[in-house]
Amino acid sequence: MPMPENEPLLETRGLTVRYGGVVANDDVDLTVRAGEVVGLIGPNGAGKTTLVDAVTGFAPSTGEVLLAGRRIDRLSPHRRRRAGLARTWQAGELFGDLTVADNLAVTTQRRGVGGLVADMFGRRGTAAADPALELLGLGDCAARRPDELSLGRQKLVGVARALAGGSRVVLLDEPAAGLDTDESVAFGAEVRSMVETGLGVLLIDHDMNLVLDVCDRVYVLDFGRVIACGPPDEVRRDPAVITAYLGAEAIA
Ligand SMILES: Nc1ncnc2c1ncn2[C@@H]1O[C@H](COP(=O)(O)OP(=O)(O)OP(=O)(O)O)[C@@H](O)[C@H]1O
Repeated sequence: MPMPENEPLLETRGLTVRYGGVVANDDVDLTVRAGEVVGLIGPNGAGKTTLVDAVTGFAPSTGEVLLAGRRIDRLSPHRRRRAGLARTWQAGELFGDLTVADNLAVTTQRRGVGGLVADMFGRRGTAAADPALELLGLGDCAARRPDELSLGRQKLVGVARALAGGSRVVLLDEPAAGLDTDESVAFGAEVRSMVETGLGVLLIDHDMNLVLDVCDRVYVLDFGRVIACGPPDEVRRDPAVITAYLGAEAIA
């Protein structure tokens, strides 16, 4: 469970995204606290990926996005990343010809003169990547290539890559796609233990068991609006959610 004294790490206030006539996110208020795994579910086209895009700066939005209390909604995606907000992508393939450590290092390379100096002294990226690997139980995989690992561990490398460089909040967009039940359970356990260190996670997935088992709280989107929010057991029984999304038989 999240530590009750913890301040919100990520907040959206009135977040709205319009694509032409489509309101893909409609006045969304959402909070992720340190130590918390928060789920985001909803039918296809409900606006889940749009919310991740808007929070991370890849979709134009109105409203506010705050990271640890500081407005970041006018920052570029790159600056939001450097401020400690990271994401995974639905098609988040790893670089197959790089080691796991180098897959993390390429995301933490410094740019400009600082990066050049770091390159010259051989301290680029990799050193910062190691804690994320350890955190996700991948310490023994650093020198291996992704295709030498199980799919479940490859997915965890994708999460570690998002965390590399000191991220505080990570938005996981369908991170368990393609995993079987056992792998999904193991993945969820790693995500849970990861937030014990004080990180915050927003988890989007179609695997309802993963979301409802792993998350402290769940938001449900429908047509871009939040129609329910609460602990998994409440959301599971919410009539609006059943009507909009889950279907009575799916949660029986
Ligand atoms: N770049 C875009 N341009 C125009 N419309 C878009 C764009 N991206 C998303 N949309 C529309 O915004 C709405 C929300 O889409 P979004 O992909 O965020 O939903 P989702 O909940 O992530 O769906 P899924 O579960 O299928 O991934 C949909 O109506 C979609 O067609």
